[in-house]
Amino acid sequence: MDINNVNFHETKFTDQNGIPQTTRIPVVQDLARLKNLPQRFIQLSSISKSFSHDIPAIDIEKLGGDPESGAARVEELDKLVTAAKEWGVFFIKNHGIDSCILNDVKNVVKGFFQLSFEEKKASVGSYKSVDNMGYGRNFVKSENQPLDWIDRLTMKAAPRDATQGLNVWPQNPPNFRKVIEKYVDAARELLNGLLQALAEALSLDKYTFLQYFDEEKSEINVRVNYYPPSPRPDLTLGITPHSDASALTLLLQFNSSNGLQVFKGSEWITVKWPNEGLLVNIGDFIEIMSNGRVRSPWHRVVNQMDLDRFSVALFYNPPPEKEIVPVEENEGYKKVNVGAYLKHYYEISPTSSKEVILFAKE
Ligand SMILES: O=C(O)CCC(=O)C(=O)O
Ligand SMILES: [Fe+2]
Repeated sequence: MDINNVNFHETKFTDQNGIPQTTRIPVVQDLARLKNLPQRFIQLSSISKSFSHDIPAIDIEKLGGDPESGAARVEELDKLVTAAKEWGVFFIKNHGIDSCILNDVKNVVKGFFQLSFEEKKASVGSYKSVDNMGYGRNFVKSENQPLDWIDRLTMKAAPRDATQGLNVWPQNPPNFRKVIEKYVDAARELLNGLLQALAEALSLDKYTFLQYFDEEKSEINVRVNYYPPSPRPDLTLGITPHSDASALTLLLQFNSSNGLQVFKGSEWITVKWPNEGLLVNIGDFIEIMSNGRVRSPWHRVVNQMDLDRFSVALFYNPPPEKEIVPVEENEGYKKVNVGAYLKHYYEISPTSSKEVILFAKE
């Protein structure tokens, strides 16, 4: 394969003058077979070496309401609040999501990316207007921005009827949707518990965060990220720095453990990912709801030379029509509409610093 016969994603974006544009972005999975890195994927600054670090792991079983577990629960809540404040990300153990479900997720994701480009295109439908969804690319705003070394697939998994009339779930592997929906159901229960625990850990009423969620209308977007091996990991990024436009994000990764980095203090820290670990990432909406008591971390993904990596991110959000009212305190966040915030996020991303959240401050 050479550069002349790689496949392309057609990506629509609105340029600085508000004019709709379409650009063609090479499928990274195809480029990974080439020796040379195309110019469009070179980041402006080279990717410096970073330190790896263990990230705290929270035992979900200990957060349960068992009266016997009094002291152990208090201790775990303490760990949770420290992890949330210091890192904004934490691993979870004893989370109760069956390893069969996680294995099925891995299998359907790999199965999808093993299809040829034509099969993938034929397998996935498309969303009418939302260009951050479907099989393709995120955060494309111009012909000359550096591109991320990634192929991704994004679906709206909740509410269940969100995609009614739009055939956007992959038809292949045939059990893709069923498997992901099962995972999403289990994840929702887990995340609801964590939203309560996190509020308690911050000495807030336990429904402070959960009150905005709704079984029927809350949204869960699923983004499947595939990072093929990069010919120059020192020059490419899998995902450009960002914070997540979610309340909480649940992350599963497989094939290789390195990739995610969190900006802490003044450095990029590589997250040491334990086997089978699930990671929770605080999103912008919790930062706003908590009035800055906890913050959404600035994070990015680096590539590797000989290894590919997959991750599955579940973005858990209140219904778009909800108004979020920050708890009283002094950080100066104001009431914000979830849908308006998301629209702003996708309009201005990518940004070079954490500026989307200023939308909830102005
Ligand atoms: O692949 C990862 O570890 C992180 C992915 C991520 O940050 C995202 O999908 O928002
Ligand atoms: Fe993210």
